[in-house]
Amino acid sequence: DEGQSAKPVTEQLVDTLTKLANGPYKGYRANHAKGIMAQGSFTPSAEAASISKAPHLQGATSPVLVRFSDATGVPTIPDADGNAMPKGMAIRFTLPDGGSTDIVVISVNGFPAATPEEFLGLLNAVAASGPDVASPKPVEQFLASHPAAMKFVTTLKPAPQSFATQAFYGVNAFAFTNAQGQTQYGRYRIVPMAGEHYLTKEEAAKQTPNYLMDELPARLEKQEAKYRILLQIADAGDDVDNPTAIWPEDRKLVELGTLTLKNPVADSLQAEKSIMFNPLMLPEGIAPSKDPVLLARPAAYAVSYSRRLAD
Ligand code: HEM
Repeated sequence: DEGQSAKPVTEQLVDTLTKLANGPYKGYRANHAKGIMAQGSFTPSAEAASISKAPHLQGATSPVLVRFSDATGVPTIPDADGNAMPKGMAIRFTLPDGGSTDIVVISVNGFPAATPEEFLGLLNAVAASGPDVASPKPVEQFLASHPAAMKFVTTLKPAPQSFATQAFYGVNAFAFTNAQGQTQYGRYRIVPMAGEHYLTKEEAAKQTPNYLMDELPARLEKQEAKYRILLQIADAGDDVDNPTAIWPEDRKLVELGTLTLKNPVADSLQAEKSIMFNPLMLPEGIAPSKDPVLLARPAAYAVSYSRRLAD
C-alpha cells in the first residue's frame, strides 16, 4: 500500500527483516539479533601506517570491543541452523582521542544484492515464499534471475566449530589514504589464527542451540582468541562500489594488524542492547566507497537501534 512504499527503503528493509523473523522481539536487533560480546585489543602491523593515516593504524595498541552474531532477527535461533548464516562480527576500536571506529563484517565473501532496493526485492521474495506457495516460488524466481544472490546462498559455509575458527569478510570497500596522500581501495578480511574450522553436517546436527555463544566466553577464560586483520587491495579496474563484485583471489593482501580477544563482557545482553555498530563511523584516513549497500547501512541500523531502545 502507499503508506508502506512512502517509507524510505532502509526502513522497509528493517520492517521486512522483522517480518521474516516473526518479530518484533523486544530489545533485540532486527537482524543479527543473537550475539555475544568480548573485549581485547588491536595492535597494528608495521605496514599498516603505509596504508592509512587512521589513528589506530599508527603503531599503538587500541582497546577493542567485539560482538559476534547469528544471522536473522530471531534471538533464539540455534547457532548451527542454516538460517543463522552468515555469522557476523562487529569490532569497535577506541581511538587515542577517545573517539571510536567500527568494522562490521560477515562470514561470506560477497553480498546477494548490489543495491538496497535489490536487497529489499530479495527479502520480499523470501517473505512471499511460504511453505504453501507453489513452485516456482518468488524466491526461486529471484535467485534464478539474480546470479549474485544465487552465488551468495550457495557459497554459505557450514557453521564454525567456534567463533575463534571463523573467517570474516568486509564485502563493502573503503578508500584508505596514507600520510603521503596516496589512496587505495580495500576490503577487510579477518582470519582466525587458530585456523578456519567448520562443522560437518553431522556434527552441526549434534550441537546445542547456543553452542557458539557458550563456547566463546568459556574459551576466553582459558586462552586468548586471535585474528589477523587483512586488507584485500583492489587492482585498477576492480569494482569498488558493488558488494556482489568479488575480486579475484590473487589480489594483494596487506596485514593491518592483530586482534586479540582476552575476556568475555560481563552482562553481554545489556551491553549488546545499548551499543550500535556503524560501518561508516570512520576516522581520517578511511573513507567510504560509493557502494550503495554500504551507504544504506547506517540508516537501517539506526532504525533498528531506535526501536530496540524504545522497548
Ligand atoms: C542494505 C543492506 C543491509 C541491511 C538493510 C542490513 C540490516 C541490518 C540491521 C537492521 C542490523 C541490526 C543493526 C542494529 O540494530 O544495531 C544489521 C546488523 C548487522 N549487519 Fe547488516 N545490513 C545490510 C548489509 C550488511 C553487510 C553488507 C554486512 C557485512 C558485510 C552486514 C553485517 C551486519 C552485521 C555483522 C550486523 C550485526 C552488528 C552487531 O553486532 O551489532 N550487513 N544489519
